[in-house]
Amino acid sequence: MLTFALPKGRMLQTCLKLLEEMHMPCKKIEKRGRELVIEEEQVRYILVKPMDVPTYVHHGVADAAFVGSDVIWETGASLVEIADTKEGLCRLAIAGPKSLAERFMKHKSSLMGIKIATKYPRITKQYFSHRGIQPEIIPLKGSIELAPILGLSDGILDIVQTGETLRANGLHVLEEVAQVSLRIVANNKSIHEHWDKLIRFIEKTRILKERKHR
Ligand SMILES: Nc1ncnc2c1ncn2[C@@H]1O[C@H](COP(=O)(O)OP(=O)(O)OP(=O)(O)O)[C@@H](O)[C@H]1O
Ligand SMILES: O=P(O)(O)OC[C@H]1O[C@H](OP(=O)(O)OP(=O)(O)O)[C@H](O)[C@@H]1O
Repeated sequence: MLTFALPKGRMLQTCLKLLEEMHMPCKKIEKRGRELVIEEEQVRYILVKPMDVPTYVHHGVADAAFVGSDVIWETGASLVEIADTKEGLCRLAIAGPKSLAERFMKHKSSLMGIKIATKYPRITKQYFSHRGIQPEIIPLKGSIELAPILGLSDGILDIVQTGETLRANGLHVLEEVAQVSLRIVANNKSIHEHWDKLIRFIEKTRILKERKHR
């Protein structure tokens, strides 16, 4: 039995579309109620919060999973990336009001002690420390754009997709940190034990074909 972790939330529909493309059984998930474990044919699906996906794969509870590259980076879990689905495209960026843009253009010493609100404390710390800056990180769980508006932080590090949330709140992208997409990951043990199954599923998609042609 192969156990596949799926992120609940905004990426779930995309994952179901990909499962269909991979000819994986997924009719029961579409019709599910509140259950978090769903077994179909030879596959067990578990539905977990996006940020928790790497934990399940890393500990071997799930053999493989769909997960955003932002989450892989933030959790720092050691996972094997099998494929880039090229779905769930967005970017991680530093954003803030115009006044912060001016500070970014000056010498880096003007950014010392900068306050950054984020759902991604690890990425924020790493990104700034590469520039020799130690930010004060304000960890938040959502509505990140509120923080600089209310003076809780100078800027934010967050996901930008359409840019609509930034525009609506008078904020601007100051620096792009990384492109983000939905990846298929597995752990080392499962790669060895289930490679035949995993590769059979993945070969059926355009995903691996695209990688070969790159
Ligand atoms: N516009 C977007 N905003 C946020 N995440 C996006 C966006 N587009 C794609 N994603 C991907 O979706 C993942 C987040 O999904 P979702 O918002 O369901 O989870 P969440 O962080 O747990 O949020 P919530 O606390 O609202 O449930 C991100 O990690 C990222 O990979
Ligand atoms: O560029 P956009 O298309 O506007 O998308 C980006 C916004 O979407 C996400 O927030 P979400 O809707 O998940 O709300 P939350 O921060 O309150 O969880 C993200 O944190 C940004 O705020």
